[in-house]
Amino acid sequence: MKIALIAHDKKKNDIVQFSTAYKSILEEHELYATGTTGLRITEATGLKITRCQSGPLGGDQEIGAMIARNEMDTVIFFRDPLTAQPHEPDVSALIRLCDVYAIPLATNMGTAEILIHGLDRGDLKWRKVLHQRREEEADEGR
Ligand SMILES: O=C(CO)COP(=O)(O)O
Repeated sequence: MKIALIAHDKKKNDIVQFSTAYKSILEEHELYATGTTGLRITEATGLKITRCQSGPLGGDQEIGAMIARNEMDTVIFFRDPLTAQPHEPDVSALIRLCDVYAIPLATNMGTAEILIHGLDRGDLKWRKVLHQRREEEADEGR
């Protein structure tokens, strides 16, 4: 599964803590992150992460593009609801795309814990079925 990890500055410590606590689950998956979040998590945990641009420089949009191609399977995005973000439209667009494609999205630690346990237990297997079907369709040239 492809998982996106994103956190606004005041939530960076939380996502590092989360990634440390759930490292054994996260390392089974393909991880993506916005620039600074990815750096912080890798430094703290050693997890291998594909890093996009920093959020304000287009990172949310890069993750959004993966969602629009239905490639991203889940998004963990610790938003800071108390600080204005210069790239708020990008943040809203990312969240909107998760809803368009029915991508599981956790915007805080409480939901993220439920999501990661669900992921570990196989609740997102429907995403694998979807990917397999798309591969079959591509092979058949549809
Ligand atoms: O701003 C962000 C998400 O909107 C996160 O970006 P960074 O991980 O680069 O700080």
